[in-house]
Amino acid sequence: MVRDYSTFLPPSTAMDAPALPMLTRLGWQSFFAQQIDADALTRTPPARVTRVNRTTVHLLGDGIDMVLPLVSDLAVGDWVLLEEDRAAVAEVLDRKSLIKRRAAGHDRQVQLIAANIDTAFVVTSCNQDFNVARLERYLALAFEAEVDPVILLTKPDLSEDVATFVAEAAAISDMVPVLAVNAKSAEVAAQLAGWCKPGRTIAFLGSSGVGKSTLVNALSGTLTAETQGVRTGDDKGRHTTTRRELHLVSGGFAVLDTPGMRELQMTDAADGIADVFSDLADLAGGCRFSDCSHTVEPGCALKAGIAAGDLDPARLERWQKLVAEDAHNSATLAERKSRDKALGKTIKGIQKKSRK
Ligand SMILES: Nc1nc2c(ncn2[C@@H]2O[C@H](COP(=O)(O)OP(=O)(O)OP(=O)(O)O)[C@@H](O)[C@H]2O)c(=O)[nH]1
Ligand SMILES: [Zn+2]
Repeated sequence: MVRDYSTFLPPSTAMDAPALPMLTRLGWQSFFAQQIDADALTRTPPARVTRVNRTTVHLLGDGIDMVLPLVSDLAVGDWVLLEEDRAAVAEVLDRKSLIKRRAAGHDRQVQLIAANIDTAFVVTSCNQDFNVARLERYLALAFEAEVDPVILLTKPDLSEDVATFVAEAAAISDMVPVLAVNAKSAEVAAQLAGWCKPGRTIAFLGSSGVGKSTLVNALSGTLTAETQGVRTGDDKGRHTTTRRELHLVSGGFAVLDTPGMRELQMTDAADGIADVFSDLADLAGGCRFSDCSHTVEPGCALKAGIAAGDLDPARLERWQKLVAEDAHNSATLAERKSRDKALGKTIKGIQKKSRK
């Protein structure tokens, strides 16, 4: 089924929004404003993290454009209150949303991808990049983060089979709009206008080469020097995004471009996974045993669904794989936290003893 979401969308917002207050352009919303009173607002002005480097953060606010040393646990998109002399971060405001993943590599720490995103455009292309399992991961990540996901299928102009890609993507979740968009076309800004309103923050997530930066540029109107600055040639001579950065675009909203993520491990995402597979979770409520593993038990509603041809066994498998991965990563994370705590106590104990 190819859904037409255009009826959901208000008419296109003009690309050049009338002069908007800087804080609005940066994505300042009542959710943040209500966390501080007017006095504190002038004393400790708010600023948004537009870039996180290894040791510094870039902050923008009303009359504020500065680089400060990185304090731990800040994510691009965070809103902070600055000290009166503006030399340091006084407070990080509560986040409306937070996208995170389990980092690749040996350490496998939780990596903060972006804070306070309203809409996450999950981008894939109408080609071999398209992968239902990966889309499900991205959607679970977005749902867990409390961000509204929208699937964008780029490069429809290069595919003979756009309707099939759209139908497969639309079958993943009833809660997620799916659009085929030619990122290089003039129409794309109008197609996304319903989500790109002044004061909002959108992000593009997806593999390398699917068109995220092309979409950012399409929404920006013109390619800014800064946008070009985040792109460097990789070994294949292509251009590729190398860091996360929040851009203010002329439409009055903020756009986050992210580098392609090769690995997307789940952690602490049980609710997000349940949202993506809510139909299966509902069905499982009909299993005879409440702790049914949907493998060998009698009276399993999911196995009955597969037998009746109502349920794709591959989808059940993908659900179980994600749930298992999430449980494994979340448990080891919890274990590590308690281990670190215990180690901290031991070290403190040793320090106390040696001071005696
Ligand atoms: N024909 C066509 N080409 C597209 C479309 N979207 C992107 N491209 C092209 O695909 C290539 C990769 O696009 P990028 O925007 O750099 O992809 P990206 O997702 O930002 O990639 P990374 O920066 O590596 O993460 C570029 O040559 C784009 O011009 C589309 O809808 N149609
Ligand atoms: Zn079952």
